[in-house]
Amino acid sequence: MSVIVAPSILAADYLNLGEQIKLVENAGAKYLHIDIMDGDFVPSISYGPDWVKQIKASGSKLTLDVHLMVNHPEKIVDTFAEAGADIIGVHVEATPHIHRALQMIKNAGARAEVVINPGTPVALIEPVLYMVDQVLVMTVNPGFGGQKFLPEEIEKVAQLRDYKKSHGLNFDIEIDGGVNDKTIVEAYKAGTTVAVAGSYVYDKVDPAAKVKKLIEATDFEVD
Ligand SMILES: O=C(CO)[C@H](O)[C@H](O)COP(=O)(O)O
Ligand SMILES: [Fe+2]
Repeated sequence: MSVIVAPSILAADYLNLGEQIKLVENAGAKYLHIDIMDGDFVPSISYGPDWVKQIKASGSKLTLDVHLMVNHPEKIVDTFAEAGADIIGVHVEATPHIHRALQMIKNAGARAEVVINPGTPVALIEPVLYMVDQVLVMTVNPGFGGQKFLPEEIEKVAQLRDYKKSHGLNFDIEIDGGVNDKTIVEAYKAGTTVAVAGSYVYDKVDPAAKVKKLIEATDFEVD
């Protein structure tokens, strides 16, 4: 078993996006991570639902993993579900209505993900863990690609793995930020099942080789 690799197109060459997506899909990536930034919850502005729609229509078989870094995500989850998002992630810090936002995602037919920033403890999302398909533990502060991995976040992955076991739950645990073939190893051992990688994969040199390296680096059994 290896980690599921989710390349983030944030670092891709947008003028050749179709090609860039095919490269990672052919190399063994299973998810494609699409970062939506609103210039408010995070300082940057990225792209919107039409990007999801076009990627979906391109014929790619990749699971579209949409990470909403936006305030009040419940206002737009339906739009992203309609656009073709398979997984929709909402930050617990971005809304007082996290339960409602997750319910809306499920009602719209997508997989529901709750996301926590480095400054947020796992305890804050425990009340909604029974209803999620995936938890995203940010391993950098959200808003930018190319930042340094925060190793102290691995402890949260271990906490979530233990919570899953003790409560008989089966959600995926994803990490996002600063992932490369070195930083993924301890995080995978702690229970990470899905790894986002932006700048490491789309380094303008060889995205396919980078995806393969992440798969190889985690090609061992963990309990
Ligand atoms: O959510 C994010 C940043 O807020 C991203 O998914 C980002 O693309 C990760 O990039 P990198 O792998 O270069 O750290
Ligand atoms: Fe992300």
